[in-house]
Amino acid sequence: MPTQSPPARLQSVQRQHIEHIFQLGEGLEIPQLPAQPMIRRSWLRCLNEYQLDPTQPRPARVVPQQTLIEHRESVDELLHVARAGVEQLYGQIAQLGYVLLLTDHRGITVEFRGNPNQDQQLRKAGLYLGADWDERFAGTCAVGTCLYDRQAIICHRQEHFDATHISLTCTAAPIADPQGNVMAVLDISALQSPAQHESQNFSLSLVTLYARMIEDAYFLQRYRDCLMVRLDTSREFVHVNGRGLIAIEENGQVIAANAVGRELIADHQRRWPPWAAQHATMLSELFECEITDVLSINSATDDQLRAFRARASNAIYFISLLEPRRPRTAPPNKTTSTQPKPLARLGADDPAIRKLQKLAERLRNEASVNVLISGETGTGKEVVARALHDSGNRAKGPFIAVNCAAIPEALIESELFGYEPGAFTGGRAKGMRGLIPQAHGGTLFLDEIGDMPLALQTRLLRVLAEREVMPLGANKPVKVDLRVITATHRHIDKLIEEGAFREDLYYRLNGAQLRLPPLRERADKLYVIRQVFNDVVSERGGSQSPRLRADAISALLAYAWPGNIRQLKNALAFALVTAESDEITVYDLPEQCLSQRITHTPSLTTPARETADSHLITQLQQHQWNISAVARELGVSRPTVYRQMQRQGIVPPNKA
Ligand SMILES: Nc1ncnc2c1ncn2[C@@H]1O[C@H](COP(=O)(O)OP(=O)(O)OP(=O)(O)O)[C@@H](O)[C@H]1O
Repeated sequence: MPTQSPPARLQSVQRQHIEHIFQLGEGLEIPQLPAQPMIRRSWLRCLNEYQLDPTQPRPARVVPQQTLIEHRESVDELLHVARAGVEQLYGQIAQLGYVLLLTDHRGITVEFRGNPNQDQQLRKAGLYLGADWDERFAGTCAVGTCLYDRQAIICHRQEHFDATHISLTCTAAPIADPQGNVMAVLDISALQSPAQHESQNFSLSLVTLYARMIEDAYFLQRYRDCLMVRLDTSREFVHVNGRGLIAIEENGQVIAANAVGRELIADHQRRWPPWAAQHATMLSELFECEITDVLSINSATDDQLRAFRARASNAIYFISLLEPRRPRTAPPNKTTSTQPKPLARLGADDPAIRKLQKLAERLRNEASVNVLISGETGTGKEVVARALHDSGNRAKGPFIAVNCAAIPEALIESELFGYEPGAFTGGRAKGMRGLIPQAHGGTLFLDEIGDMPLALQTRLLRVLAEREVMPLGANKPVKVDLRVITATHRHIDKLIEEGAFREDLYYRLNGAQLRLPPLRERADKLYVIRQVFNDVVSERGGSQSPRLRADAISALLAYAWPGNIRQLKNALAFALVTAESDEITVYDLPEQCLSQRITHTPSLTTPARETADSHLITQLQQHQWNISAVARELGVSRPTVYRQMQRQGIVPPNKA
């Protein structure tokens, strides 16, 4: 460590300052040394690490114009967001003789506000656009030391390392990006100031406050297309100055957080370390909350906030919900991404759907295994059948879907098997190729198989056994190569007991069974809502890109959906037609979606049909017994409504 005397040309106060630096370097303790540990550590860094010579004061360095442009470009987004904050802060400090600097993470001043009348002096002192305040070059200073320690700091007069800076007072605070890395520093400085260090305490509060506001404005801008919660421990301040910001997926998974939010997450992880590095924090892990309670804040509360307890600290936080600016695409289906697309698209993270997808994947090329798909009406049985077809090696062949309940009993035989010219009175002159022969080389999907008349069941059994059909009036059979998929919403075993369904046919059809859960029981309901919404939007076409607001999502999640996905699709189509803007809110949904909410989790043993049964009569009454309207409302076909009425013994008033 050199201990030479400072050159005589330096003023005495500067000489003293340099002396103090050397004294600290030698480990001497004298009262004149700076009290702040951050400053002391920085002085030692300047001497030992950066090898700065305090006896050689350096003039301020201002980078060339081209370099400045490059630095400004690298923080373009931040500069844009910070502009309003910079103006406001400068408006408050200008009268007090302060200037304002915003530097990038390398300490280069990329934004500056100061009094133009002091231009020369300010430039000389380095309080200027393009000035380099990196600690390695400028020595201990507010910006450089703040960048090193990532903490707000006052660097008052003789706390600066370089003797040319010891008349300045500077106060700086870091601005972090959403990952917590310092991306900029906000600084206010003055050429002259009172000697007392405490005179700058207020500057420290002010600059810290504005740095946080700029940081949060940047966060809000970055995550403007995401759902976000804003939180504070004070009810009154949540809306005006909620200090925590957490961007989330619609399922509550945390995407990013501001400084307060990150502290909350860190607190949570200190207590309950994540069990896997990839574990994504959920909002419901941080707070005692259900995601639906958060999503419905705007629609279900008067003051648009709700209180939740933080699990780690037990403190009560008041939370408000910020809606995304633009619609977001459905989250990628992570669990099934390696599956063929038609199967992966069937659902996301629901155990029953995952099981179905896995089994379907094994079956997709096994045409000899007849597949029976079971599930309530509208759960997507035909969609599954088509996905099985599309993902298998028969995808290029035909997919023929037959709704056994929709074809009148008298015609079902001729429709399925076809007929020769003149086979029966009323038939087409040229005869007709039946639906079964049409499916040759592809897949035959028989929906509502439980509704097939007994006599035809026998003929179907023969087709399955012999792989040939005999059209009506023909004298020789036609060979068919088929994959047969059937579907039913009925309990076939009951029909067998009642003698309405052939047991041997059932066993032949049921080579493997795929069970579809009702929508109300699906854990990936949100995925289905988004998927169906996107489908409805693209089916409608048009240039607008409507979006579902969180309150609408919340209502859709809460509804029991007796008509399952078909009913959901109808409700969304209705909302899109009737909504006044391209934002679908809870008020745009059919009224019934708001009335019949799930009040309990239906047990798996509860016959799902019961829910729909009790609902049917109400629907009929509400729609003045208009069957088409009820079918539309419930998302089922008209024959299904008639069948259900028949089964429940419901007779329209004018027929009673
Ligand atoms: N996973 C899904 N994603 C998007 N839309 C779906 C999905 N599953 C079903 N749908 C839609 O829901 C509606 C009903 O589906 P589908 O006809 O396959 O049901 P279903 O169980 O065969 O009905 P039913 O018992 O009345 O024959 C269709 O409009 C379909 O496009």
